[in-house]
Amino acid sequence: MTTQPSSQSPLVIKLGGTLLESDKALAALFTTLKAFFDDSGRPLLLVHGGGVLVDNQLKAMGLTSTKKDGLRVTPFDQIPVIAGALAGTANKLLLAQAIAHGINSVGLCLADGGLCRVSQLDPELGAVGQIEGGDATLVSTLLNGGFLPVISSIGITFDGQLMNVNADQAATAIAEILDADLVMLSDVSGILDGKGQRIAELSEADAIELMQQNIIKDGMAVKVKAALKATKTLGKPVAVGSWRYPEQLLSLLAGESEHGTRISH
Ligand SMILES: Nc1ncnc2c1ncn2[C@@H]1O[C@H](COP(=O)(O)OP(=O)(O)O)[C@@H](O)[C@H]1O
Ligand SMILES: CC(=O)N[C@@H](CCC(=O)OP(=O)(O)O)C(=O)O
Repeated sequence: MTTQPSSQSPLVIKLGGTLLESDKALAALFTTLKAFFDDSGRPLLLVHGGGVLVDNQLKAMGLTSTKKDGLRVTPFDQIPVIAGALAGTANKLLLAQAIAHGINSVGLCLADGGLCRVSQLDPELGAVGQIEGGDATLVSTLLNGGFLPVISSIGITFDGQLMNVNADQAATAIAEILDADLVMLSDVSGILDGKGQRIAELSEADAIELMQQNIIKDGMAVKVKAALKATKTLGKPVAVGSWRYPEQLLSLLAGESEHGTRISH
């Protein structure tokens, strides 16, 4: 792990899906991340979801939850529980993995150091936030110090309201704030076409068509829309792949195209 400022652009890795439910998958992923971190010397950040942990926690409390266009409707009285699952349990499970694999990391949420400015997205969704820009100072300082920031998608508005932000939108916004490369790891091998085959390269026009045909839908449509926006701001593709196959991860992280889906505009 380097403690010198790196001349390489940072890499944001978004972690989501059912990963957080599997200690085995987490251990395999962090073994790979540690090797990548040490070998590449690249400044790395993890941005994570944990929707599955939120589902489990709400269910255990006898609460129900719905999604609208892939985003969780978040009643204001549920945000303490949701923040607990995402900024608490999910964030600290990942920090624990990082520590167990010898990676010096810092757990954050979107509000720490003013990283992301968040406002309410849509009154119908309740305490759901959208990111309107931010400040890279704290995270850049951590990266220059050789730390791995592990960032949950809980934000706080300027007047102090906790907000639930979709983690794909959080990851793309953070990549934009840092001018970083972005790899989004999910449960699937990539974005799939109407026959269930992995799409290696996805253009904006194809993405729009597949969303209109409801072949890219739900959480994947949220991911693709966020990624398309980021490809334009960043001027480089965004990769979507799986955390399931650590042996494929190194090539995905290195920007090679044999695995996952590369989204470009
Ligand atoms: N065309 C598609 N290709 C792959 N996955 C899709 C597609 N359309 C919908 N999905 C669904 O989107 C899910 C990934 O989105 P989501 O659950 O939000 O992921 P994450 O939790 O990793 O952000 C997949 O597990 C799959 O069920
Ligand atoms: C507003 C909104 O939808 N927030 C998400 C945040 C977590 C998330 O995005 O988790 P994954 O990346 O694991 O799907 C939610 O509550 O599920």
